[in-house]
Amino acid sequence: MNSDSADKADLRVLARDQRRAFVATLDPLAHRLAFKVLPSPLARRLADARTVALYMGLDDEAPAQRLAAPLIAMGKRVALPRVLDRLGSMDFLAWTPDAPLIPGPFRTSHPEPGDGPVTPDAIIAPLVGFDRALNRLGQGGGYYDRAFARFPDALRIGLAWSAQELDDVPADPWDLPLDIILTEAELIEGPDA
Ligand SMILES: Nc1nc2c(c(=O)[nH]1)N(C=O)[C@@H](CNc1ccc(C(=O)N[C@@H](CCC(=O)O)C(=O)O)cc1)CN2
Ligand SMILES: Nc1ncnc2c1ncn2[C@@H]1O[C@H](COP(=O)(O)OP(=O)(O)OP(=O)(O)O)[C@@H](O)[C@H]1O
Repeated sequence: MNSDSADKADLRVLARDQRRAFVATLDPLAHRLAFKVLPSPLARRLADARTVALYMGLDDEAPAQRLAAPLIAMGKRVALPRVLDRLGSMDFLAWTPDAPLIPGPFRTSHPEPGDGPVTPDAIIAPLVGFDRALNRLGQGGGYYDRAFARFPDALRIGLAWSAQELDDVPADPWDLPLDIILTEAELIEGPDA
């Protein structure tokens, strides 16, 4: 346990509450249209990416799977994470929206292994909370921290509802900040954009 892990646990409760309240009161049409289009500044940042990892949104998470269609239309290969164990390991498998998904741990689902794991050039990550400095608060399993460490050249993109913003997310030594955060309302980019 790290010194601020209690802070992180409290912040997860807060951010999940804010997310639940926001999604519950969101206009159904606004929900249906959110995250279906790739904003052009983000499309530009993805120009050189061949493989982009998405995730299947669970519950109130921002539905990243909706970006599969615009990404494929741009000629990208889309991938989804496969949880390999309950200790924090995952890899990425290529996927198209018409391909079946296999149930995995933690209610996740992943594609059939096909030709095996792929290397993502950009990772679109789920998050519980974020701050303006592009710090990411995840579920606490360290899955994405490890994936970011394993693929250090991959562009790190967080997807969230705007209500998941927190004043300050404490960063542990292993936490790598995001490069970009996309919400239903705005695109937040780091200093070296
Ligand atoms: N949609 C989605 N896919 C994802 C993640 C995610 O956050 N969202 N992950 C991000 O890392 C990885 C899977 N890790 C996860 C870790 C914990 C829980 C979760 O719901 N944990 C519950 C306890 C579940 C249990 O112990 O059985 C919890 O924290 O309340 C979900 C996914 C990879 N795939
Ligand atoms: N690169 C890494 N290698 C090994 N362990 C790591 C690495 N990064 C993080 N961890 C471990 O993962 C655990 C969870 O970290 P943290 O609370 O930051 O998770 P998170 O980013 O919120 O979760 P997730 O990425 O699953 O959504 C920590 O106990 C940490 O020791």
